[in-house]
Amino acid sequence: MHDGSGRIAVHNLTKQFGQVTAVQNLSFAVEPGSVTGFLGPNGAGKTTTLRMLLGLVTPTAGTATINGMPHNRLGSPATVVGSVLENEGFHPMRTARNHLRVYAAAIGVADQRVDQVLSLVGLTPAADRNAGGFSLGMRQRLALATALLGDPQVLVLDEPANGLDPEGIAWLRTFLRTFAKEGRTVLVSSHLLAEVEQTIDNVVIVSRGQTMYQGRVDQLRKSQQARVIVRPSDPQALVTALREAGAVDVQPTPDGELAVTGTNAKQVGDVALRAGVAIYGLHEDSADLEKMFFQLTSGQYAGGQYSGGPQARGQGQYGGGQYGGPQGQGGPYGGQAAPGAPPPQQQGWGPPPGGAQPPPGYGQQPGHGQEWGGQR
Ligand SMILES: Nc1ncnc2c1ncn2[C@@H]1O[C@H](COP(=O)(O)OP(=O)(O)OP(=O)(O)O)[C@@H](O)[C@H]1O
Repeated sequence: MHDGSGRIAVHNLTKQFGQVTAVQNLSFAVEPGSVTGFLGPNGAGKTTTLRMLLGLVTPTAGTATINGMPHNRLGSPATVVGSVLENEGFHPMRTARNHLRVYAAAIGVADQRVDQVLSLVGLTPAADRNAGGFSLGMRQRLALATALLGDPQVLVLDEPANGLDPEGIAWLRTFLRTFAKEGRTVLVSSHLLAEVEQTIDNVVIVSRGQTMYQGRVDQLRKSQQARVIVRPSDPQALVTALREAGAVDVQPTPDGELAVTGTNAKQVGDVALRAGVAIYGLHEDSADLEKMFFQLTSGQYAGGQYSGGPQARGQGQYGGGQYGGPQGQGGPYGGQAAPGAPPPQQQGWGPPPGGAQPPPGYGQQPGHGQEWGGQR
């Protein structure tokens, strides 16, 4: 059956296209049994990385392996890894079934597997229709069915949610989670965190060809506790008063305000009043994951004011700095951050936010004749 674990390992991977550095010294690992999002804005180097992993582009330096081996050394690649890259082409006059039969023959898979994969992706009702008339959602399913022909241990999907309607995205989410629960590996790229947030367990965030964060999504989410932003007359006095009141995470913002995590505006206002510190502005800032993603990838922090090795590697931009306070443990977000990542947000006072909600259950496929949307 499958050799090895289905583990993906990318180590110091670099790709130079002439003057363009598409991928720069990228390292991350993807474990079996999980869905990992590979996230970054357009041009971050995602597709190039996936193409190197799939043996379609030769790295300038570094390695990208599955089961410890580069793609060209996998004995029977279709049984190890299936992939859906962008712009998969189908012969428009060929039926879905015939398309799959051609690919099945190419990799030495019996025709009965064709019916299995059609069923797995919910395309059985459309099996004898020409692919040229398929909606985008149906084409995505056909591409996925093709990737599944070899019953692979690993699935690599480049922007699979592109153009899918909400129903198609929900279906894909369930499918990928089911696949991963079987102990297989899923790596799925996207430039939109919101599109895959509910699907993925782990995330690798890249920007400008470099890893900005890798770790669990729920850790990233935990780091996103609501904050109170306060503009006091005397920041140091208020920091002291807040710490005496139990706040452990008080940080100055670039705008000269204080960000107090894990509390609410009333608590901060009351502390300030007791300390005799005037407040010129006070609001609650419910930072969300999308905002964090934007910060990690916007370039504002890469090489900018928050760049730099040891601080960004987990000791915190402000930890032990201007206002003291406890140091965060490990990476800023509980995962691993690379140089250039924004400052850490340490555990605040008050209850931590809830963990990630498990996605809905297994294998809901569209019924016969049911349309799954997507754009033609
Ligand atoms: N064959 C190529 N020749 C020259 N430059 C390339 C080539 N392929 C990619 N690039 C460049 O490498 C950089 C990374 O591109 P890549 O497609 O890997 O990014 P991406 O994160 O997948 O972006 P998108 O989401 O837009 O597909 C871009 O600047 C791109 O223009």
